Amino acid sequence: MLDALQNVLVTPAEMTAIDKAAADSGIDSFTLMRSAGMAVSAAALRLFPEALRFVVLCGPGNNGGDGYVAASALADGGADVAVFALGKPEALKGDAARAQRACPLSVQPLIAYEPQVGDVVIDALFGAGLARDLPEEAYETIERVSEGRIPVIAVDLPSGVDGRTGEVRGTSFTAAHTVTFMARKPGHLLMPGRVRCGALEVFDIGIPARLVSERAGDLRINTPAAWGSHASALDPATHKYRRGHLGVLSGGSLSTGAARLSAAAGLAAGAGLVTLVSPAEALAVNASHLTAVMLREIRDTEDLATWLKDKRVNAFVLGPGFGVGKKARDFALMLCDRALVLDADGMTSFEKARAELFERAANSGGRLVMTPHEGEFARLFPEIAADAALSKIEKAQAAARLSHAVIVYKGPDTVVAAPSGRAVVNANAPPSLATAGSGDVLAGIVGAHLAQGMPAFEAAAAAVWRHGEAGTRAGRGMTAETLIENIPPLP
Ligand SMILES: NC(=O)C1=CN([C@@H]2O[C@H](COP(=O)(O)OP(=O)(O)OC[C@H]3O[C@@H](n4cnc5c(N)ncnc54)[C@H](OP(=O)(O)O)[C@@H]3O)[C@@H](O)[C@H]2O)[C@@H](O)CC1
Ligand SMILES: Nc1ncnc2c1ncn2[C@@H]1O[C@H](COP(=O)(O)OP(=O)(O)O)[C@@H](O)[C@H]1O
Ligand SMILES: [K+]
Repeated sequence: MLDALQNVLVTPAEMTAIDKAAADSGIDSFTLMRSAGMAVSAAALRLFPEALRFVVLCGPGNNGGDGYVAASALADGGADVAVFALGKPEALKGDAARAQRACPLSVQPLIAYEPQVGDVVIDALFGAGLARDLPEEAYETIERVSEGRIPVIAVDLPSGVDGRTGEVRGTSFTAAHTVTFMARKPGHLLMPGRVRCGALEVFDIGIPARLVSERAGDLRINTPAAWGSHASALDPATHKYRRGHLGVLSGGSLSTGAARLSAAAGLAAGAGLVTLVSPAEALAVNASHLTAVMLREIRDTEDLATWLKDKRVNAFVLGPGFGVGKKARDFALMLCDRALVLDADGMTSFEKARAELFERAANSGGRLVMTPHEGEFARLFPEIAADAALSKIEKAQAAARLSHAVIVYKGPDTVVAAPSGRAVVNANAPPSLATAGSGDVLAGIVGAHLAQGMPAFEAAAAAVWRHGEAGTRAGRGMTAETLIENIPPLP
């Protein structure tokens, strides 16, 4: 794969524009299709040398065209190959028709395919052009292939997976391996598409990288390339105040653990100082559990205003275990003009009062990051959550635009979006992160980055990445505590 395109995510619509630009620049589209099909046949031989028969399932568009090229190449190489088609081969158009005419193999109707032990399926039914739920015929075939446990190599995308959203349009193959072309598509990273792809290979079919990157939008895979330039190395002459002072707001005496997890994570992630802000009744329990994290009693907005005279306290985490209500809203609105991570109860407190928060975010000049999981997202952005036409990326982007905040829409496929529309999709998080307190740790890491002076989008994206790395390092038996111990240094 081209290094220049390693982190780029291209939507199917952008891919169509790239295709057209390639044709306009004089690149022969059939050459691209040949290259794509040859890459698929090479992957099939490399991955399944023991296959007794390659079964190529070809659809009505160019994805099917790639399939005919692959089938021809496999047959040329001496493999046993059978081709089954959805729709009439005579109805194919353009490059796909040409690929089918050049294929020496007979074509049988899709429904005639009966899986046999030793088969390897090459799925070239639908790729980027899937426009609606799969037709009935494809359903039956997919079911038979799954029941027969026949390994599948998908061309571009497993048929049924929507390349824009990662949603499954009715049903889909679950591939062992997917070969896509030039760059990843959102459907390769977003759930459930990601797990349907199996191992993903990105093959360079020869479209110049410049043509791809010029037409790709502001969407990337979350790697250090997206934010590394804002993660500066430690200055040997630094001192703790220069590394930022993070304040984390604790809940009452029976719900202090979540904020302590955020505070400990903030310190481990590099904030110079972290102060846990506690109501009077929780001071003793907090004090008994803290060492490097400092403790301060703050009862009300007056106390908070007094503390805020110290301008060195430059970032805050509010929400984990804090409690839902007016106190959370009052505190959050006071902290918005510095840098604030609003998590959990902090967000839920604004369920019926979001306009005030969003207006403050738009006008305060501070940095606001909100970190909703799916339930919290639906509470704060019900109309966006309910819009079935939007992908998770588009939902996060819409929420960021509406709230004037950076949105970290959490899950296995966490999306970080800025009000400008810039977005990254995260891909390094292990499922073992689904453990109590893991979100509190994430909020603390974001807070540390904000305290260090990172812009909100980069602070959030870098935190999500470090959180994922920490999860991998902590291993399957992790708890939120061991997750904190495994936060890696900023790269
Ligand atoms: N990008 C590149 O540079 C290159 C791309 N290449 C390849 O091209 C692929 C994209 O090709 P594509 O645009 O022809 O789309 P594809 O997925 O074959 O499906 C379209 C056909 O399916 C039909 N159809 C759609 N949904 C349907 C449904 N639910 N049920 C039934 N029918 C449905 C639709 O009909 P329509 O909706 O118009 O009625 C149309 O006939 C891409 O994935 C890659 O493999 C390579 O060749 C190398 C260069
Ligand atoms: N299946 C999964 N794979 C990878 N990461 C996950 C998965 N499920 C949850 N996570 C991550 O774990 C964290 C859980 O946060 P959250 O839902 O707020 O939990 P809690 O409130 O218990 O801390 C989020 O960062 C989320 O992205
Ligand atoms: K496919």
